[in-house]
Amino acid sequence: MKISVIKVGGNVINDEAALASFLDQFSQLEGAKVLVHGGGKLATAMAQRLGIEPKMVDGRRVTDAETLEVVTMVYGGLVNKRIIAQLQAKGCNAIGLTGADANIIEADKRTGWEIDYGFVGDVRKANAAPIINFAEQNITPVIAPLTHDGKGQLFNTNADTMAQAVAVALGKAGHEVSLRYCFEKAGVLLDVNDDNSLVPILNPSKFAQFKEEGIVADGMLPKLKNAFDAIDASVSEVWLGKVEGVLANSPVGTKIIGA
Ligand SMILES: Nc1ncnc2c1ncn2[C@@H]1O[C@H](COP(=O)(O)OP(=O)(O)O)[C@@H](O)[C@H]1O
Ligand SMILES: CC(=O)N[C@@H](CCC(=O)OP(=O)(O)O)C(=O)O
Repeated sequence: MKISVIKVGGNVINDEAALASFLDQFSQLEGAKVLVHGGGKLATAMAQRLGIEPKMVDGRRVTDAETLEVVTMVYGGLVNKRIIAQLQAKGCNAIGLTGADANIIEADKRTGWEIDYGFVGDVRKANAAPIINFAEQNITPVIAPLTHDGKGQLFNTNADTMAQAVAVALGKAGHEVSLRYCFEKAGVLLDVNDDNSLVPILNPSKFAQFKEEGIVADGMLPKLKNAFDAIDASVSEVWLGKVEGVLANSPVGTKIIGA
């Protein structure tokens, strides 16, 4: 089947009006769809309220036992269930899941880096079947960025990577997948503060050049790595940009082109 995998990140989730508008457009999107959400900003705010100092290294949250409790509550609970309630109100029948539910994403503890990331999981395997089963019943899966190791351990996992892994698994299972990353900018920008400096098409050599020149940085680096991994695997199209752009029938934003 044709299926859209949509990722929405922390900046949109943290802004009530932006989230409502996103969910409006998401609920109107035609065809089968999956939502993968982040919520990093809210987890940071909640950790600080609890007196836990957040620590990010290369765009990933160092997740000790206490932080794992926070992210489990924030991603798997608060953010996921708020989204579900709003989607139900908009007539979109959705089910809230984490990567552990229905065994959608199995992960291994992130190792081999200079630091110990704690309870952070790197995706080992994503399973398309449960997603397709829900889609066939007209139920939209909404997936929070938590995974499990198959031995009872939950992990915190980057949401952009989860969206990529879900999209690739669906593509490998023979489905036609459109992956779209929604965030607060128009797409990849030449000047991060100027939405008019949009790069409409990005290929691997331009990406390498932009990295060298420091044009892309921070969260955009892992986001683009995931975008290229998806297009190089089995995903039909990958877009990045603002909600109203990338969720349009003819998407507007940055289109990713494979090697
Ligand atoms: N060239 C660029 N174009 C657009 N955004 C960029 C660029 N370089 C860095 N960024 C930053 O990347 C951020 C998006 O990544 P991230 O914060 O991980 O998104 P998300 O909201 O999905 O979690 C943007 O908010 C922006 O600050
Ligand atoms: C391991 C790791 O870093 N996990 C992320 C998961 C949330 C996420 O990716 O949220 P955004 O899409 O809003 O950034 C984190 O805790 O920040």
